[in-house]
Amino acid sequence: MIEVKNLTKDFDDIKALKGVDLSVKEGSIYGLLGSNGAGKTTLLKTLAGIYKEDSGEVRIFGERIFENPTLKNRVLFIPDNIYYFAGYTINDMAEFYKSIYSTWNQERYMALQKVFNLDTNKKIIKLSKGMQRQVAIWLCLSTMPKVMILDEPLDGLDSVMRQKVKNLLIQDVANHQLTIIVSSHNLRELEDLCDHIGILHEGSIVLEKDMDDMKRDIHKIQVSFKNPLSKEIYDNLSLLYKEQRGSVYIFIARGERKDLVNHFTEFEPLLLDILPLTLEEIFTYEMGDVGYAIENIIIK
Ligand SMILES: Nc1ncnc2c1ncn2[C@@H]1O[C@H](COP(=O)(O)OP(=O)(O)OP(=O)(O)O)[C@@H](O)[C@H]1O
Repeated sequence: MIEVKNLTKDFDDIKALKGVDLSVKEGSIYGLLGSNGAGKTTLLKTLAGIYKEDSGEVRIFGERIFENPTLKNRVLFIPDNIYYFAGYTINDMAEFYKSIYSTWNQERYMALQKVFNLDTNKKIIKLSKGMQRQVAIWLCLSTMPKVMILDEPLDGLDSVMRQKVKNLLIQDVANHQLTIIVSSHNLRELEDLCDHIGILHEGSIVLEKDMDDMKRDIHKIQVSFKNPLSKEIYDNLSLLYKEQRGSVYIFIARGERKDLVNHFTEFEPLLLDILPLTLEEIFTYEMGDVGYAIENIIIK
């Protein structure tokens, strides 16, 4: 659906994207995480057809997006700095969108007013930053997009509005096969929204995961044995981390719970406890595994 192959983008001597590969399925939500300067905005603007790639390829529904107005009618981008015309009210902006987007849905625009609860005759630039962001999401959803590309969309929204916006997005994914790619600095923010998460670091995707697989396939094991630890315990075990606290060993290992239970039971443990990891723990261990730290994208 969205296919990115070996994408590069330079700004003079800055290599903002260094061969990004990415694939997003129709009707799914892909979360793009990365610290400041990782290349998220550059990637999103290239996906939205605002920047032209230097090399590689971006295809949405099999087509190139750059200079493709028909495709851009269905692929909506909300930037982190939203621009509105001076003096325009929400209703004026809605009229403008109506004139541009052939799929504009007036009924939906009216229905969503109940969610956003903003005065449609107010000048947008006089609204707060968070309110302006709400207007952008409201207008965007009213165009019935097939794809939404969102640069830090929840920034500046209060917690009630964040949840409302997440719910609206998830509903459109479920009911209209909407596909979303959304960036954030904050893993927790994306945790309950995305099906897939990719981490962009210095212009490359360094880790990409399906959320369900991730939660299913990695566990923390607390185990103790009567006898000294046998070396065979490591055989066929995909270990990310190990630690000893007194007589208790703590392992972080890949694998399904039942396979791990079978594996450790063979060594007749005195104690065996197998727990799922939080997403934050998974990313910390996985990123350690590939040699990067992710402090900046986990807000403690
Ligand atoms: N228009 C531009 N001209 C020159 N350099 C740019 C431009 N846009 C981005 N860059 C550089 O490209 C790199 C990636 O920037 P980008 O804005 O894509 O990162 P980001 O992950 O979105 O960061 P942030 O989280 O801080 O918004 C940075 O080194 C930045 O300085």
